Amino acid sequence: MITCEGLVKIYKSDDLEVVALQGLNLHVREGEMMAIIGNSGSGKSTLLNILGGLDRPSAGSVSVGPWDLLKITDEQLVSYKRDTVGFIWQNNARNLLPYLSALENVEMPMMFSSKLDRAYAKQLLDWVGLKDRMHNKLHQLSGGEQQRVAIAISLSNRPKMLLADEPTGSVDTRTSDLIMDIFRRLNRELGITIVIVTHDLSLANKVDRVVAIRDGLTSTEFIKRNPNLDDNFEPGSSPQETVHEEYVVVDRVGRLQIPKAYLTALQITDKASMEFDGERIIISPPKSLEG
Ligand SMILES: Nc1ncnc2c1ncn2[C@@H]1O[C@H](COP(=O)(O)OP(=O)(O)OP(=O)(O)O)[C@@H](O)[C@H]1O
Repeated sequence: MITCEGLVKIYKSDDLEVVALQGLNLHVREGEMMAIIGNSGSGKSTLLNILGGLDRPSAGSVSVGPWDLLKITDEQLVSYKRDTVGFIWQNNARNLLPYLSALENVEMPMMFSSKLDRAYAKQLLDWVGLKDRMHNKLHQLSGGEQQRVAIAISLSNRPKMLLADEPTGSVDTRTSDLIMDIFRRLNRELGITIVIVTHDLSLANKVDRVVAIRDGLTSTEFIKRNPNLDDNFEPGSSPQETVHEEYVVVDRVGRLQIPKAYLTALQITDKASMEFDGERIIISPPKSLEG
């Protein structure tokens, strides 16, 4: 569904240039529910804004389904945003209208695109667990409930892909769990591809795959493995917890990122020795620095 190869985004302001993405690679399968994790400033929101058609990439390639987001015209971008993507922000509720009901808020974007469908708007609010509150004015709902209204709105155009930037950033753990459960249901039942950007590692258990971004590049991946599905798991024995296996991302030309902590521990600065023993690749400080 999503393919980014060597994606670059440079922000230019006056005489300053910030390279927010510096050749990022990412592949997301259709129907996948995954998270992008990274420290502040690593480029997560930049990536999400490009995928959502809110920002233009500088170079590289990026496509979502049939759309090439580097070559897309402004006119096509409007229909891409309307038909393909749903967007959820941390403080989405700020964009909602407090004196309209939850239902009217969901219907509003439908009216803008001349596709008002009250039955579907009600169904969406039912999906996010707000069936009994749909006629309440927005200001009568809690922050977590308002965030669920925002999720319903993001689905009003029946998107194929949902992009969520820190969707659980300003809610408590219970509401966060509830929101992640809603995402999982939407993913399973409607087959929507979901990409969540967060710095909250605890969300990792709720998605199939986590990709870590460091300095504008994908660095490592955590893939969920259910030990209960392993060949040697005996039915009847107590179920084990889901675990994530961590992999370092190797790009098409063989580059990988070595964590800063490892480099510091080994005092590797600008070069390292690399040996291949037939099974493993061993990276160590340059021989002349040892001893
Ligand atoms: N509009 C902009 N103009 C200039 N620089 C920008 C702009 N937007 C982002 N940046 C810079 O690009 C880099 C990546 O920012 P980005 O917002 O994508 O990071 P992030 O991982 O989402 O961080 P956070 O978790 O704090 O939101 C940062 O150095 C940021 O200062």
